[in-house]
Amino acid sequence: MNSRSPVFYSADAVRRVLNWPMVNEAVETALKAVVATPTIQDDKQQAPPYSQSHVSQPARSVTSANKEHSKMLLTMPAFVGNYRLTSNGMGDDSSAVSCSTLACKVVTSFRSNQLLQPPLPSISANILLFDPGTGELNAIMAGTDITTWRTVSASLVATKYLFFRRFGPHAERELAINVAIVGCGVQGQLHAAAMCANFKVNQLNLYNRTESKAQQLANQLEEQILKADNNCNAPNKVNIKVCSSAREAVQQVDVICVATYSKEALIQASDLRDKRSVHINAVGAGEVHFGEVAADIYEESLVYVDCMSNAEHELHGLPAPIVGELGAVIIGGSYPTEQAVTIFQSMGMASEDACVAEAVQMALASCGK
Ligand SMILES: NC(=O)C1=CN([C@@H]2O[C@H](COP(=O)(O)OP(=O)(O)OC[C@H]3O[C@@H](n4cnc5c(N)ncnc54)[C@H](O)[C@@H]3O)[C@@H](O)[C@H]2O)C=CC1
Ligand SMILES: O=C(O)C1=NCCCC1
Repeated sequence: MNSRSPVFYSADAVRRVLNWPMVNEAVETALKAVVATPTIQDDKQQAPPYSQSHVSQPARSVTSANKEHSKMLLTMPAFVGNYRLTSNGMGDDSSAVSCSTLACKVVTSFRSNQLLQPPLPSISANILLFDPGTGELNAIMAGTDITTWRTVSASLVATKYLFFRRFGPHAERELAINVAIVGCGVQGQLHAAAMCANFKVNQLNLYNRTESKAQQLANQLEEQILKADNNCNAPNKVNIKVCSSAREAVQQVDVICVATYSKEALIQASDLRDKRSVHINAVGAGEVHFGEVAADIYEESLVYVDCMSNAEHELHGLPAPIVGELGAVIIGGSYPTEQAVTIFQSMGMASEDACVAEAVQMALASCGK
């Protein structure tokens, strides 16, 4: 019998400690850890530190709660063994702690929740954290915000390595970009704010099926930017535009984030700018993960995924071959060419949830909560 009751970490507690350096570090760690440890001529002397970690991440189970598969319960288990996190998310070795995490996220995706009065979020999650030594349940952590933050963070990491790094080793700090957000729901809203918080964004185009939602997001972002301006810590001036079509939003941009439930393609190759050099974070997951982006874009793109073994289960019929895992690009440094169209096909990984939940637990422990 379990000797003590599991701790419960509420959504408020989690929200208090979430920040981009911490989440980005945990997500980048998970993306690297899932990359199979290289075995080729296993030269122990040259083995990089990431090869010490170990991930077990079986395909998630999906339980439909209606015939249309629009109400789903997913279980997402993962073990991430022997990886390192720093206390401030800055990657400095002096504060790095060695971690092993055994976790299972239980998450529902009920897209009709948006139609309720008042609406509820479509995605709702909790993360179970187990003692990796005894298997006992140690904690239950509210996981809805972690799901949003770690998904957005995966898009940030993908943008850094698949887009910026084609232009040089510090391009993510130096180069200003134009960004389009297609779908201004929970994911789209945080993608918009995070792109502006983590990169130099000149132009931010917003498109949503119901235009008022895009307008509402524009107003919120303007307010945040104004506040940052008044506090003299504004990153840079962002020009925000609400667009009346996805085509208008994506036409002249460098980076596109698409996060809807659409089964039909929302963007086509003819919508992209002539001078290519475009990166797309394809986040939405209806019945088909890749429905939001037209086949003619996939056909001219280099497609990267978070996890190859999950892709084998979930990306049947993808209209292009997969080049590889994002983690392998981070580790190996083989970035796309400047003019490439790249797609990060984000499925979402249990190991990201596990590493972020561990980082959140560390942060809460360090501030005595
Ligand atoms: N890749 C990943 O790791 C994750 C992916 N997701 C996926 O991201 C997508 C968005 O999730 P949330 O922002 O939480 O949902 P949400 O319900 O908050 O927002 C969805 C947005 O998409 C728009 N939309 C829905 N159907 C559409 C259609 N047919 N055509 C055009 N626009 C449409 C709605 O207007 C809404 O603004 C979902 O597909 C969800 O499954 C969610 C979590 C993690
Ligand atoms: O990775 C996740 O978490 C989810 N992905 C697809 C939709 C539900 C949640």
